[in-house]
Amino acid sequence: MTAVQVDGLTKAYAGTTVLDGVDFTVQAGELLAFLGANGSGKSTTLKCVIGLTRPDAGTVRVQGKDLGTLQGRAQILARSQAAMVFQKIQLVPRRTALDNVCSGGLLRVRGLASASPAFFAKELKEEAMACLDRVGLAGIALERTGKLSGGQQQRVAIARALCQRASVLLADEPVSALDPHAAEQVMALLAELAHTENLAVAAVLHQPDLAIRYADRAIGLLKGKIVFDGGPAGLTDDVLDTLYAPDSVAA
Ligand SMILES: Nc1ncnc2c1ncn2[C@@H]1O[C@H](COP(=O)(O)OP(=O)(O)OP(=O)(O)O)[C@@H](O)[C@H]1O
Repeated sequence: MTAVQVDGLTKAYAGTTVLDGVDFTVQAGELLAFLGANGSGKSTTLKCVIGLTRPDAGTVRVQGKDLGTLQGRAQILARSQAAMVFQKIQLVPRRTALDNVCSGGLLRVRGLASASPAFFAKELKEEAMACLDRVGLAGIALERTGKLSGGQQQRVAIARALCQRASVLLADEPVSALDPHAAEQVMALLAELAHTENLAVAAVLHQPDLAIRYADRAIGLLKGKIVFDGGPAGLTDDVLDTLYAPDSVAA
């Protein structure tokens, strides 16, 4: 089932085109890797999908809903179907892992119960605990996230996305700041969530070898255009040479 459908995505900054008619889908149950040289438009693509960047042209449908045509709470709810995790993990460091994960569910909560962790409802805490358990971190639920390793923090951020009940998980360089072991753990977790929870996962990666080992499909961007869309077996040396050739870097 198609979870994300992007058609004709176009974006320019100060007259320079950074996305040039990008079309792709992300299917439920698959891990899709975005590859490409610095400046090829990978992050801009994900930001357009989640609504952090407004495209100049094109449509983004998440679970069939065209985000550009919705407004107000309808738009917020449609957007909440997608969650994003970043290389610079955005958690509140002095709060516990459990509190940070609970914050993923706050859209469903109204009034005082959303005002402060002191008022978080028992049901929300139980759901957040289950999400932490899902990423293998139930044992550190009450630790402040600032004290956790980078790999643990990234898994807490993924648990927060699960607590948001997002069906689409976008990950912008989720393992670039992690050591090789932690990077493998996070990639394995993302693949497992796609395959067992039927999540649609799209991850920007700077490591083609991780895409080859963990992704079900890869998209290669070159100067704002898709030049590869296929299974990881298609990421041959020739394809990678094209994606990462010295002149592939945007001016
Ligand atoms: N807010 C912005 N204002 C101006 N230019 C921007 C902005 N965001 C991105 N760009 C430019 O758009 C181009 C594409 O950037 P983007 O971050 O999408 O590339 P990327 O493929 O993710 O690169 P990297 O691998 O270096 O993170 C780059 O040239 C970048 O400098």
